Amino acid sequence: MTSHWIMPPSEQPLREAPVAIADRLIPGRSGVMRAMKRLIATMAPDSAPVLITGPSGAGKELVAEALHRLSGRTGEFVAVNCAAIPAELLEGELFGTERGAYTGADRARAGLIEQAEGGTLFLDEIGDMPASLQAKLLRVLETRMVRRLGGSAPVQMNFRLVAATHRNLAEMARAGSFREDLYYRLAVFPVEVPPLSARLSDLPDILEHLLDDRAMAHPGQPLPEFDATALRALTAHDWPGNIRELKTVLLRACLLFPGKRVGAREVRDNLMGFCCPEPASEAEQDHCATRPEEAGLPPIDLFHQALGQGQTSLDLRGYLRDIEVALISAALERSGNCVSRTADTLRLNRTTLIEKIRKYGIATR
Ligand SMILES: Nc1ncnc2c1ncn2[C@@H]1O[C@H](COP(=O)(O)OP(=O)(O)OP(=O)(O)O)[C@@H](O)[C@H]1O
Repeated sequence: MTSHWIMPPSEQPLREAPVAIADRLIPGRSGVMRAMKRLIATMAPDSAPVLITGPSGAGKELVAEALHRLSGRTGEFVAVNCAAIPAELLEGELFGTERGAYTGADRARAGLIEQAEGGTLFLDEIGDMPASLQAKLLRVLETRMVRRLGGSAPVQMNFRLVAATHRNLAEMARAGSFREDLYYRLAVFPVEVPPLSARLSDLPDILEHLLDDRAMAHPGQPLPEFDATALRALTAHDWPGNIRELKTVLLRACLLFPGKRVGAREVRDNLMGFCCPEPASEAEQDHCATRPEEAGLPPIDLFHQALGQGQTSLDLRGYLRDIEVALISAALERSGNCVSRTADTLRLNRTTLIEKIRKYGIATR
């Protein structure tokens, strides 16, 4: 886990409408996401703090970055993960240190707050910030002044604070495990990023966006192609790890099925319940097609007929065996009973075909 990172300032003034920019940065057209994007486009130019909540992996950091880009601020976006920096070091990292502040501090160092001057300071996992620092942060928000550790002169600062947490900060404030006054100071503009399970209609857009990212990062590498059955299988999952989990599944698909079609079966067998696929023949791949006709099967009406002739159940294995026998017989007839050509037609090994002919007692003369 990275403890902090800095995004250079954007030199470009905003030319597009803010909501259109938010749409481009954060994929998803569901009602909840559209409302959220309108909210962030409206509040972006202000300097009041924003508190982003939502489950882990739902995209809180992406929202924070979008807020920064939409803010028109010319400073940097400085992201700090409060949970990833040991409590005793976090203060020095945020506030900076003067020379001689502690043994070994042989030079002055600007803190991350100073680096966010004119830009945005993103404090991720703010619920994990130690209580002593919460008090100092509140003071900074109220006075806009920052004093380095070991320093005497506070410096006036102009940065926008965006904080995020997967915890219930309101509950923590009520229970006394997070400063209530800081909570109210942060929650001027609360933004809730919904879990992926609450916006499954966004999944195709998000998937496309992630595939575009992958294509840009790995030019020339073939991508998997998700068919409609795959999308249905993906939307049937409840995604407890949210978009981070979806990214992992996508990465598996890129590695296991480059340039190949991915259907519901691959999603279930290889991507979700992870297991490496058997090398699949083209014929097997086709079984994942959306409609039977697309897979070269008889029209769906025939299957309805098979199921609807007054019977309450169907012996699927027996039915499939009958189809197999009928297809082998037809292919043999078309090839003039030439086993090798029939094997080619059915994309089977010659010996596999001979075994089937023997097993089912199919006449070859
Ligand atoms: N709408 C989206 N479309 C495409 N990718 C997204 C979207 N939202 C998030 N992501 C990607 O999913 C991953 C997780 O998102 P992010 O780090 O923003 O989640 P988070 O809520 O901040 O998680 P945590 O609470 O664990 O820090 C990131 O790689 C991010 O780029």
